[in-house]
Amino acid sequence: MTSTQRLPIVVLISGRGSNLQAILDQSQTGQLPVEIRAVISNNAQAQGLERAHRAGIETQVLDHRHYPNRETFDRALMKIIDSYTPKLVVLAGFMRILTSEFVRHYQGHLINIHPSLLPNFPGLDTHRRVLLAGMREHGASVHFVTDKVDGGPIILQARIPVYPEDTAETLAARILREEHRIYPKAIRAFAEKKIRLEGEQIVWIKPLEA
Ligand SMILES: Nc1nc2c(c(=O)[nH]1)N[C@@H](CN(C=O)c1ccc(C(=O)N[C@@H](CCC(=O)O)C(=O)O)cc1)CN2
Ligand SMILES: NCC(=O)N[C@@H]1O[C@H](COP(=O)([O-])[O-])[C@@H](O)[C@H]1O
Repeated sequence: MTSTQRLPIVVLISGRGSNLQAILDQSQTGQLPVEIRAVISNNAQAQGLERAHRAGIETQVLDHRHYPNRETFDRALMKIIDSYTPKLVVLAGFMRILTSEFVRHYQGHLINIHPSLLPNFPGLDTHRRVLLAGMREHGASVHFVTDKVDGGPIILQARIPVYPEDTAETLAARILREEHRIYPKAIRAFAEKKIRLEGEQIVWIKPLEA
């Protein structure tokens, strides 16, 4: 597969980077037609940075604590991202809420994976909240990023049962496996132009099975 056929992407992380690893792995085997131009983290200690280094991918660290406010951090982040001219920005465990200016700049080319069956359980600490709510099922969602945090149009979801013996840790482990399956699938759909965002609506060129 030539580089001209691969979708140029930048991946934003904050921590472990297991979703980054899933994308990396499928990119390296050719299953996922993307070219990861850079991995950018707001956390210098993010384990995902080591994953990128091992794969020979350029990394950048931009610590949000070094900026007076969210707006100046996001503008600095946009400047770095745009230097790589990606066609898609992939949030993979990126733990900062992004400003309207950032979202507008990348609207339709900015996606996220969230560990719940959106629109239920937006925000943080979803596994524990799902257990506390006594839910019988849980899941993960890939969505376009909009101003409404975790409220953007949903691209793909995966569902798992919640067992009586489940803990937040066992749920997190099973959800991560599903994330690693659906995130590359959703990115591939975007790369192959099977989906696009029009306003707040997702236009499917061909339905995707989860
Ligand atoms: N404008 C948007 N920004 C972000 C979205 C989005 O849909 N719209 N998705 C999130 C990802 N996310 C959950 O999937 C999420 C990440 C972080 C937070 C949050 O409350 N962050 C705090 C800091 C938390 C920390 O540093 O540990 C904050 O930014 O103040 C909520 C949801 C990514 N951004
Ligand atoms: N609200 C954002 C959020 O909670 N994202 C979640 O953080 C984890 C990152 O794991 P990873 O760094 O190993 O990909 C993933 O479970 C992802 O869904």
